[in-house]
Amino acid sequence: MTDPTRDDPADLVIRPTPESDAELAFEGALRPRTLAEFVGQSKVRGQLQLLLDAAAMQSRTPDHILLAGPPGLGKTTLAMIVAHESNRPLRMSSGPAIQHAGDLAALLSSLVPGEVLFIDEIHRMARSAEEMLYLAMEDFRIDIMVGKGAGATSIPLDLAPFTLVGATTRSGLLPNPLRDRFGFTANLEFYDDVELEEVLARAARLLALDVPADARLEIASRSRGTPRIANRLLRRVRDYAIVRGGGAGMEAVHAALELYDVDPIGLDRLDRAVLEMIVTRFDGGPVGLNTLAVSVGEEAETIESVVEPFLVRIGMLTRTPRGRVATRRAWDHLGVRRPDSGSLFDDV
Ligand SMILES: Nc1ncnc2c1ncn2[C@@H]1O[C@H](COP(=O)(O)OP(=O)(O)OP(=O)(O)O)[C@@H](O)[C@H]1O
Repeated sequence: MTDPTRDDPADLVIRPTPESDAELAFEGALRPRTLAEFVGQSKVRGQLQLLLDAAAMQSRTPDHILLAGPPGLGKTTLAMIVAHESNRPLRMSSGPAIQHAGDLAALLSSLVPGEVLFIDEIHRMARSAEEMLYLAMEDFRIDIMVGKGAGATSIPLDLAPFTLVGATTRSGLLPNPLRDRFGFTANLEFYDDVELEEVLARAARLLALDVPADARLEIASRSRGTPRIANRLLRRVRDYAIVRGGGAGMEAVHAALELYDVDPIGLDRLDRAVLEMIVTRFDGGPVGLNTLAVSVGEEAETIESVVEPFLVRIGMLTRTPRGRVATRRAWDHLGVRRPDSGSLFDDV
């Protein structure tokens, strides 16, 4: 059996699976507690601040909030900040844990007035629970079905007012009636290098680790636009500095990241496996998502929500109606020559 807490290069691949206790403790220690401490996403921060201030001035629960974006950009952190800034208790759950309407009914009926309910991966909740949630979000009420068949009756149950914070990596999978019931949707964007450098400066300060600015910027530029990855890479650099000595400078950054297979632009093993598969096995594409997922031995959802958004953002991959296509930049990055005549790829 593998030890989930060991440090492994696979650690650096962000997947929608439970993190190890060590990762969670590390993340928890670095999590910003207030909107002011939260780096970047300035538009979303301003919008959230207004929403929270308006609710506080009117002494009511803040509107329901949907946070959408790839993993590791700060959705859980923002949910915690919403509770902290509005001085309300926080209850955390997730879509996969709500597989029946009864699971949701139990959760909703136990909320205290004003509580913030965070449902991570809300797109993975059972359909029957989704329907119950519509009414709960709108009227703070649910209908509980009692009995079966012709004798079944529904008993209305009033709920304490609450604020739902839903997080999703796949907002397109949410049914419109659910999406429409959120008062505000925040679409989180990948962070730029300067913002990530700030995330790292804060983390290094909290860890009492001396990382010079050029080394922080180098880690930032290899973090796939994602604070969680920036913090994890910092952890690897810290390990390297502790074991090898010589501080956490540029040399340690280069050596540690090479050791863990993080390439100069931050692509990890899975990113490269996907690109290499498209380029070498499928002549650059187009290739369908499911075929691609099977070929690299990964879940289609992981490819779609974790790998692709970043590759698309940096212009290495395009999604076409016929499938995924590697761009000229991807071929160049992998150092593979493209077939030149009659190429499918001339326009990408
Ligand atoms: N804007 C930010 N400023 C500073 N640190 C951040 C920021 N966003 C995220 N982080 C750090 O990155 C880590 C991951 O953030 P978080 O768990 O909130 O991401 P997430 O979007 O909820 O990811 P997932 O969807 O995988 O749960 C946290 O430890 C947090 O400290």
